[in-house]
Amino acid sequence: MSSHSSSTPTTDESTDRTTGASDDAIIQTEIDVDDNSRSTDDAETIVRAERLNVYYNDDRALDDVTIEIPENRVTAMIGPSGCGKSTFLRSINRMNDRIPAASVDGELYFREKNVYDEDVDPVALRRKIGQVFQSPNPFPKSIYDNVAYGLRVQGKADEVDLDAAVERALRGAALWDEVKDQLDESGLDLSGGQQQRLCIARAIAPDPEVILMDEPTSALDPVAASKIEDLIDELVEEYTVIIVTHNMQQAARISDRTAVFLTGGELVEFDETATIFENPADDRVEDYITGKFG
Ligand SMILES: Nc1ncnc2c1ncn2[C@@H]1O[C@H](COP(=O)(O)OP(=O)(O)OP(=O)(O)O)[C@@H](O)[C@H]1O
Repeated sequence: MSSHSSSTPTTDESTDRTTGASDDAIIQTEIDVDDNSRSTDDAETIVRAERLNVYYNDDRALDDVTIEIPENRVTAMIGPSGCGKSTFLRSINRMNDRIPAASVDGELYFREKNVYDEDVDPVALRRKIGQVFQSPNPFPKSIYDNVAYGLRVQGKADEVDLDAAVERALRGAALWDEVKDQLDESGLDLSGGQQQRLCIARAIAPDPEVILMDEPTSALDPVAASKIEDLIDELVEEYTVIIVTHNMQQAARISDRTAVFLTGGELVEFDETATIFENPADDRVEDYITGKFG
């Protein structure tokens, strides 16, 4: 994937080779914005929040968030720790339902259906909106059974050719060639990066429309992380990817749109990724991406 540099200054503590100085005013590290990012102008909206608030007991974690997330694109959520990124992600497939202290008001639409309507089954919703977590978490089962799991619990194992479905998902997660001769071995025996791709295979096997990823590479070494980034670029041909990341370089490399949340759960700016990193409208976003806080 080619890229160009936006010369965004950061607080990186690198040292000026000519002067030996370490000065943010002089030193500029670069955030590379992906040149091949897809335009979002003509994309349909697949997930839309309308004045969404999420509380944990009396504490507000998301503050009136309104956003339209485009289909078949990568949308990144960035912002300082505790600003509500994971809370937002969990509100999309109602994983917050599992947290007793959490309550929601406002609206969250998946393809024009409010997922908080009474007639929505959260389990069925999560088949359409899969999730990949920060630490790879395969089941203590074989590679094959990890991938087949979702189809079996849906009762679809008899309807589909399970072998073909497992192969398709493993190919989709760029793991097939590495594991095709060891499908009966434990998923836990794979490397961390392979385990994360196995979790992606498990997430895509039931054929979701959206894949939520919460810092999917932060527990991985750089090579394994880079493979996941390449994979995300392929997944978005078929799926919508919404990714929370602490890594601004990563957001700039892989996403088409970026949402910047700030403390208090406010969505401060949401735009094409190049605009966010090269020409943000909000001064607080500029301060955040240039490392003045967060
Ligand atoms: N299960 C919970 N119970 C109570 N409060 C919570 C819970 N989960 C999150 N919070 C609070 O909600 C706010 C938003 O948290 P959240 O994890 O969504 O932020 P984040 O931006 O994803 O943070 P990080 O980048 O550190 O993962 C924080 O103040 C956090 O302490």
